[in-house]
Amino acid sequence: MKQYTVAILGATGAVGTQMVQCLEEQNFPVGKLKLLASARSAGKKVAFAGGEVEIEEARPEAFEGCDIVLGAVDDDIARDMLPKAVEAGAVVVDNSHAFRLDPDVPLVVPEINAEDISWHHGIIANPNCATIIGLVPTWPLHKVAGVTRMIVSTYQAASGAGAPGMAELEAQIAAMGRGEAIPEPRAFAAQLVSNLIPQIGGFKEEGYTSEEMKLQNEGRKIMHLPELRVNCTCVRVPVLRSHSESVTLEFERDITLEEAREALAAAPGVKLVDDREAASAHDRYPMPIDTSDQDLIWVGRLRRDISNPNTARGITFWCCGDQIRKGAATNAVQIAKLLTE
Ligand SMILES: NC(=O)C1=CN([C@@H]2O[C@H](COP(=O)(O)OP(=O)(O)OC[C@H]3O[C@@H](n4cnc5c(N)ncnc54)[C@H](OP(=O)(O)O)[C@@H]3O)[C@@H](O)[C@H]2O)C=CC1
Ligand SMILES: N[C@@H](CC(=O)OP(=O)(O)O)C(=O)O
Repeated sequence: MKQYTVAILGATGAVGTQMVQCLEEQNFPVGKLKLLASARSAGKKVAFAGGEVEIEEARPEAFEGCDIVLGAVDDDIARDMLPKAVEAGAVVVDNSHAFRLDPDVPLVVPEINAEDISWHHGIIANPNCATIIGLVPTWPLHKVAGVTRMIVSTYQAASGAGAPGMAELEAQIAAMGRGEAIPEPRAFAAQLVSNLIPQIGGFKEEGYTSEEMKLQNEGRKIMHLPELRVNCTCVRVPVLRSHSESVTLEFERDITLEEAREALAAAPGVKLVDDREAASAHDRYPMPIDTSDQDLIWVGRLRRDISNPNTARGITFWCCGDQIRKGAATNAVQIAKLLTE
C-alpha cells in the first residue's frame, strides 16, 4: 500500500491538533508526517503513531516532497503559504475561508458531494464548520423532497474561535468560580461566560454577519443549489466544544415525518436521537455535551414547521456536532483519504 508524506500547516492549533489524531483514527497511510506552525512552536514535540514528531517553522521549503498538505491556519496565512505547497507538487485540503468560493476550488463534504474532488486543481476546500453541521442532515431530506429554503439559528461553541477562544472561556469560568473579576475579553467581542454574543464574524450584506452568509454561499456551492434561500443567525454560546443548530427547511415536494425520520436514520454521518419518551435528556435529544469529541452529527426534535402555510412541506429539527472534528479535521482527513483511493 502506498504511503504518503503528509504535512499539517497550523499543527498546534485547535484544528491542527485534532487532525493529527484523526490521521491515526482513520488509519491514514502516513509514511512521513510534517507538523508546521509559527516560529513560536518550532522544536515542540507531538505524539504520533507511537513516536514523536517535532514541530517545524512553516516555510515554503517545508512543502518539498509532500503529497498532501492539510491547512489549519487563518485565511491570510493560507492565502500566502498554500499556493506554494501546490507549486511544490502537493494536493492541499484547506480549512480556512480563503479559497472556498473560488470557482476553481471544489468545496467538499464527502457525505454530500465527494464527486467534486475529481475536478480539483491542487486545492480542495473544507467548508465552514456551522455549514457542514447544518448541511449533513439537510442533504438526505433534500434528496427526498428538494429543499428550497433554510431558516437556521446556530449556537456556536467557544472553541470555534480556535485555541484562544477555548482558553478565554475557561479563564472566565475559573474567575467566576473563584468570585474574581472576569478578565477582559480578547478573542470575543464581549464576556462569554454567563452571556450570549449574537455576532460571529464582521457585519456584511443587509446586517448579516460573514459567518451567517457562509451558510448561504457555501451551502449553495456544496449542494449545487444556486437558488437556495437561506436566513441564518449565528450566536456564540458559553459551551466549550460542539456547535448546535435549529434548522427549519421548506421543500418543493411533500415529505412526511416518517419519510424524514427514515432518511435521517439511513444517512451517512448522521445519528438520529429523537425519543420524547426517553428517561434521560441525553437519550431524548442531542446536546453539545454528548456530541463533543465524536464524528457524527446528531439530529433530534424532528417536527413539522407549523408556521408553514403548507405544513406538508416544512420540517424543523435540532442538530449538534463537534465542529473541530466533523466541522473541520475529520472532514478534511476524509477528503484526503478519498484522494488516496
Ligand atoms: N476552531 C474551529 O472550530 C474551526 C476552525 N476552522 C478554520 O481552521 C483554521 C485554523 O483554526 P484554529 O485551529 O481554530 O486556529 P488556532 O488559533 O487554534 O490555531 C492557529 C494555528 O495557526 C498557526 N500559525 C499562526 N501563525 C502562523 C504563521 N505565521 N505561520 C504558520 N502557522 C501559524 C498556529 O501556530 P502557533 O501555535 O505556533 O501560533 C496554530 O497552529 C482557521 O482558518 C479557521 O477558520 C474551520 C472550522 C472550525
Ligand atoms: N467561525 C467559526 C469557526 C471557523 O473557523 O469558521 P471559518 O473556518 O469559516 O472561519 C466559529 O467561530 O465557530
